[in-house]
Amino acid sequence: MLITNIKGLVGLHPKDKLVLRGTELDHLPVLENAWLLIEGGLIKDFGEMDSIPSHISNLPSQISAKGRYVLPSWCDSHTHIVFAASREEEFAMKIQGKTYEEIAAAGGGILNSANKLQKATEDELFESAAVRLKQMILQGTGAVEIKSGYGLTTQSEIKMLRVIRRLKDQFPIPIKVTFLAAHAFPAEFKNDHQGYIDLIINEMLPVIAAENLADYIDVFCEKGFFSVEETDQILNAGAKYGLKPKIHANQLSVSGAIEVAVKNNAISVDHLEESNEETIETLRNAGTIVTLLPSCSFYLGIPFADAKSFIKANLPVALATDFNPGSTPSGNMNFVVSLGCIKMKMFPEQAINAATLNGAAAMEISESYGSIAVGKKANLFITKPMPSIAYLPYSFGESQVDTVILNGEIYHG
Ligand SMILES: N=CN[C@@H](CCC(=O)O)C(=O)O
Ligand SMILES: [Zn+2]
Repeated sequence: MLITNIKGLVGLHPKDKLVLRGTELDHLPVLENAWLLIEGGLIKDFGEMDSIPSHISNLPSQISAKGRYVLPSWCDSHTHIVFAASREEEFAMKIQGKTYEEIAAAGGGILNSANKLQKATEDELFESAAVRLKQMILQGTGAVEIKSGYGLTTQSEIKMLRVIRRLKDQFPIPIKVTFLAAHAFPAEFKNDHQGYIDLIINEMLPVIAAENLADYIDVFCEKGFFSVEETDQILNAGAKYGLKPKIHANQLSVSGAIEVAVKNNAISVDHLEESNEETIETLRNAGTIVTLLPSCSFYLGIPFADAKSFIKANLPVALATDFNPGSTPSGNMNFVVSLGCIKMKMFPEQAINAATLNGAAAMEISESYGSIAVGKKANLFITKPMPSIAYLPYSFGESQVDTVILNGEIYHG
């Protein structure tokens, strides 16, 4: 496949650039008036139209992208897209002013989703998650991480992970899997935290390892959920099976989650709506990626993470959706990128880098995804005609994604 007359070929980072820290995020390399050649699902070559070699310009299978940009697919490194039912009954409670914690305490929240998921079949869960994933791909997402965490029993956590495995087998994009049984304490363990942690460690983890069902381990380390000590215990146990941590940290309070995550060599710390100087100091010399989820802040009405301070401190910032039925019922990365700019004051270049190469880095796939470089996977999208690249986040709420290409082939859904 040859794409010609591209107004701007975006995200041309060198192939060995695997993550962007601090001011590196400011630079989004773009080649104007370009062509791009794809072969065998990989990016084969690119260049300027003015100097396109004749043996390439004569190739039969061509798409003209006149007036349009080509970007690497969004890499959404934090989602919970396997769930049994939406939770719009909590929507009115939110509008009345109830907080996330109050809704959870009233029987809503994660336990509400767990109740519903426990009753759903694997097929039902697969069907509904597949519809969500297809929609996300059509909005430009070309790599995704998916968490368990609405099972909260051995049987249902494994059921969720098997659903994710089926998605992995049937969709043409890379999917990373995160085990999140430590999402909330089931009601029957409300006063026996260690009992549930023992279940995770002694019963769930061995099955997950034996069936190779997960890449990462996650804990919702937060007041009212899992304490720092409980998190440490679970991460240690996960490490014995080779599961690296990706942590829900500092969503509702500064909790010590960052410190325990860094201590356990977390790949990423996610959320950070609440942070302080210490948070930044702890992260400064760690390799941990800071994954921010602005559509969660938007939906819950909680503070937006301080992206600018993280970037100023030379940290690698990624953007992801957090698609889930409770705090973020949306998997639209275009909206995330807009919010990154509008609410977190990231420049379009920073937000696009954070949603592509750094998202890929937060899933440890940035050697093959997240930028346009010879030899990388041809997962990308062609925009509608746009006056500039900044128009993409500027025109919030409207998808500029026109044609999705995965492994070098047009994806129709
Ligand atoms: N905070 C924990 N987990 C999800 C919300 C889960 C839910 O409310 O169902 C999040 O990332 O926001
Ligand atoms: Zn989440």
